[in-house]
Amino acid sequence: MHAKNEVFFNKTRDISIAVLRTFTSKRKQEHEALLSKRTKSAQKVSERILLNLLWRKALSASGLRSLRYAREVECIARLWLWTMTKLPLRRAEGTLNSTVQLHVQKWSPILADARVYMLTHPKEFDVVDLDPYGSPSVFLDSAVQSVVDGGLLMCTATDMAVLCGGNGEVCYSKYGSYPLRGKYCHEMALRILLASIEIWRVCNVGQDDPLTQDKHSVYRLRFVSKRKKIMPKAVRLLKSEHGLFVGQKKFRRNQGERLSEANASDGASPLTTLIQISHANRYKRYIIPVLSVQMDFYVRVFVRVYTSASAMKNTPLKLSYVYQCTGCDSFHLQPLGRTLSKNNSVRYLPGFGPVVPQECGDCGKKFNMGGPIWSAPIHDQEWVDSTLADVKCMKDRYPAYDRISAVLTTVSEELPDIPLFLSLHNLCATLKCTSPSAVIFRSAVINAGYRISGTHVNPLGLKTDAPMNVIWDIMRCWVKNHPVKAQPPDQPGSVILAKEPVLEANFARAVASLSKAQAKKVARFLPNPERHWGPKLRAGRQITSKHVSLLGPDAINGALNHEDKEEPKSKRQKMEDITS
Ligand SMILES: C[S@@+](CC[C@H](N)C(=O)[O-])C[C@H]1O[C@@H](n2cnc3c(N)ncnc32)[C@H](O)[C@@H]1O
Ligand SMILES: [Zn+2]
Repeated sequence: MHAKNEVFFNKTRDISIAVLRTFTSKRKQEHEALLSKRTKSAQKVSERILLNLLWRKALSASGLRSLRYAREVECIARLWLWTMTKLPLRRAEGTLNSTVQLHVQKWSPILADARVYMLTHPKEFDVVDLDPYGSPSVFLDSAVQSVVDGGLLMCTATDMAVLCGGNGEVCYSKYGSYPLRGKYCHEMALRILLASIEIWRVCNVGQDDPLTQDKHSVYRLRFVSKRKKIMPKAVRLLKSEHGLFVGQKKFRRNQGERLSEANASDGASPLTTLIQISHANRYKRYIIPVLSVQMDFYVRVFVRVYTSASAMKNTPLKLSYVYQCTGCDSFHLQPLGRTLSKNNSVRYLPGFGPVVPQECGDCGKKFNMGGPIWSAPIHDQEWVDSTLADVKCMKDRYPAYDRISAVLTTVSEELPDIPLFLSLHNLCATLKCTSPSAVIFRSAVINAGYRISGTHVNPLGLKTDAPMNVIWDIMRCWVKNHPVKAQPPDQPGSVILAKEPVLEANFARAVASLSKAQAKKVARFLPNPERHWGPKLRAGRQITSKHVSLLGPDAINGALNHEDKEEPKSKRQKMEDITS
């Protein structure tokens, strides 16, 4: 497969198949529960509508992944495959003409911009799967709106350098959040992505975006207004938020041109305006994450999307800024909002702050501030359990069974209400001490009356509800029995150790200090499935000797030999390659 660089078969996609299976069975149960609530006469009418909804599974993806959905997930009625390159389409056509058996009743490969289609089809898809190269940020706005109530949005981000703090300002421009470079950065990446989906920022459509140069987008706008009647809201929004005046009648008759005129003075593209219009439409929507995983070289989230004006008010309660000490491993969360309950009524207020002083109470250094991140649970434990149970039942159908069952097992054991995690190695590096074993450290935390768990993101990470002063007291007690060499007094470790512990740590082995998976000796972290594991070249791009570190010498030799044997390409073929 590597020889012509046509396909990158990533077995860990099994997890998407598993979640999609859970979704279809849950959705069925939910519809059945809804139906059973109705009276018998009403039931007949609604049954038709709801069942129609249920089986009108739609889906947006591309290439190999969509082929797997079509072949492996039962009860998908219709599946759209969106792509901007011809290769997945050729592959899809090949499959449609072959004898491969598909579950899906209708499979439509489409060479067009998925954003325009999603924006013009609000609340229409049961499932949307976004798997772009790099960042999904420009798709989020349209994707969130195109999902039906209770539908599933699956989204991958492979721009880990951006999400993990390599370029904080780029992350802010794409996701509206500042990353921090802690050991927990991969979990923070997941939480930044979730926060970005929840807040649904207006996408940044840059000048180099093909759509900004697309003269047809103006006409698409007109098409939107006719089909979806979003006019009054659009006009209100343009007036109130952008100070643009658009006469409603003229606007209705000639929306596209009016918008582009208005935009000319505003400096925005027609698509930006289209997104702004939808920005007004989309309020009242919120997400519930069912599974959020960091695997290999990407993060992937699975969220359900709902509409509710009252639930929307809870959004600030689910978001927090993060204060990360520049001297020691301490971090603290600053929630954006809080509630006040009084006489059966709830008031929504801004969060109290700051939660930290100017200088770290543990080591005296300053804090960096990151976020906002999604600080509510990132998985639905019941979903995770049923997906894991389902995977175990159909072991044979998952080529990456070992891998995904290990990830799901570790996820199922994470403390659901604790954002981010500590690194025992980092704590010890700050104090320059030897490390207690994870079991001993876990025991001390449990014996002090707190909870602790691992994390699927990092084999050495520990999630706990113990405050930082308790953690440092445990470490101070550890150092009393395992002394360290004297360090300069201004070092963060020296400042921390200069204080006497308030708590007397008890390192006696606690019963719950081993995770269930560890106790049962179930593997939780597996090595990479193959050598040279990592993001590959874009499909169709020519493999050359400079890609050796990415693909390995065997693949390179295979590709180069293959090339030697290939017939020279015709002018037309070359042109096709360029345009695709
Ligand atoms: C990482 S690949 C997807 C791989 C796919 N999930 C698979 O299993 O083969 C990204 C795909 O997104 C497509 N794409 C990028 N921008 C797009 C857009 N605006 N609309 C539709 N497809 C787009 C690209 O053409 C490419 O086929
Ligand atoms: Zn500190």
